[in-house]
Amino acid sequence: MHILADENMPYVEALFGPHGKVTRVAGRDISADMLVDVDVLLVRSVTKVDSKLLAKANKLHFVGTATIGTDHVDEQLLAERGITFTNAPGCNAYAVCDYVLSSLLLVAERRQLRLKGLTMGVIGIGNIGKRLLPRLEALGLNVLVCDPPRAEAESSFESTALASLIAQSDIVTLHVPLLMTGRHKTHHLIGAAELAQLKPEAIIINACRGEVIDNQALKQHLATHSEHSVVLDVWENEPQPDPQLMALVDIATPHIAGYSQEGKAFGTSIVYDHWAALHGFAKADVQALLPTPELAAMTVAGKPTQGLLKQLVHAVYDVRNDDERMRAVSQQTGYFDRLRKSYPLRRELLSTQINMSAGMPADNATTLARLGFQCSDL
Ligand SMILES: NC(=O)C1=CN([C@@H]2O[C@H](COP(=O)(O)OP(=O)(O)OC[C@H]3O[C@@H](n4cnc5c(N)ncnc54)[C@H](O)[C@@H]3O)[C@@H](O)[C@H]2O)C=CC1
Ligand SMILES: O=C(O)C(=O)[C@H](O)COP(=O)(O)O
Repeated sequence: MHILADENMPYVEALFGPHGKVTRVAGRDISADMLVDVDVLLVRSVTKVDSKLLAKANKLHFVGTATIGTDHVDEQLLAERGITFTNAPGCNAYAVCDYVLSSLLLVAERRQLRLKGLTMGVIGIGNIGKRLLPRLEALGLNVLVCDPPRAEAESSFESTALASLIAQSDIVTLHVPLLMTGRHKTHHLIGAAELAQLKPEAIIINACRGEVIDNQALKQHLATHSEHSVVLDVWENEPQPDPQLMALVDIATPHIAGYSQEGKAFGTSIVYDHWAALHGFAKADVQALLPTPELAAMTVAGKPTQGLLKQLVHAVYDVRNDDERMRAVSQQTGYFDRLRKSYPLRRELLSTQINMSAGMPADNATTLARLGFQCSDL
């Protein structure tokens, strides 16, 4: 069995290694010639899996992407050729929640904003969106949701219309797949018209796909609306984002919102479990693969004010470091992929246990647990 895997997927040797020969390649360099004798192809978001790539892949029976996003994969082609395909739903949902929380708390600090009582609109209530809701409520935000496909599928799900959500929200965050066509198309979901409807001083966060916001329209908008704060993890034309747009946004990161150790490990293990089930092998034990977190526990004394919550979140993950690293090297050729390849080890809030000091009200533990920490008092 020959398994070809993106070099940025951890634990492939540990999981797939016992079943065959593993070859590693940079995701953007995987080519048709490399797939001639390959049985299993394991990719991340940067490899376009299409008819050109699969032109000589006559032995290929399985393609797995260690991502939730599938916009880089021609799933219809794989089905037509009888090649089993899976993505990794939910693998990095907690990591993206941590990214959104850290960004929100950082922008609020810089702008001296009290988040409690503000309204936050979440667009896309899937693996990430649904986990984000209790976290935002723990910060005292009122939450509006927009997910028309879910509203169609579930009669009890109430979706606010996009225009109405934008007009009412102090903060808007995007968690939709990139869909180029169809009734629920998300390509340029946010364009000049939507930007014009934002509340004065609104904050907008995009950690889904760059193409969901029209980047040229955003650049033009920000040139005359510097009162808006923008957080971008994803960009049109990756790995070469527009430097002028980067200069205008408040937080800029190189598509790493999902890059926790857990997120990457689950990406590989979910794909492995799918493949293993086809062959009757046991599931992966991800917790056994993950090292002990550096910050396994923290003790908290005091009320969970916005300041304390920011301190706790940033003790585990502080987006400021990713923003600074990106801006420091953004003049260099190839910096975007280099930052992603050499990304520092990062754990999720869920990997840190909070111990409440004696006499703390139970409500405090509930707030911290809703934010995503493990809490000893619950
Ligand atoms: N920056 C990063 O590192 C990461 C980016 N992503 C991106 O975020 C996206 C969302 O991730 P998950 O929540 O895990 O995916 P998911 O597939 O679980 O959820 C997506 C949700 O968006 C909804 N949706 C689809 N079209 C919509 C529309 N037109 N308007 C509103 N809602 C719509 C779907 O009904 C679904 O509930 C992924 O597709 C991926 O592109 C995901 C993980 C990491
Ligand atoms: O899961 C997704 O979808 C993502 O966007 C990934 O976190 C992105 O990681 P790469 O596949 O680009 O390494």
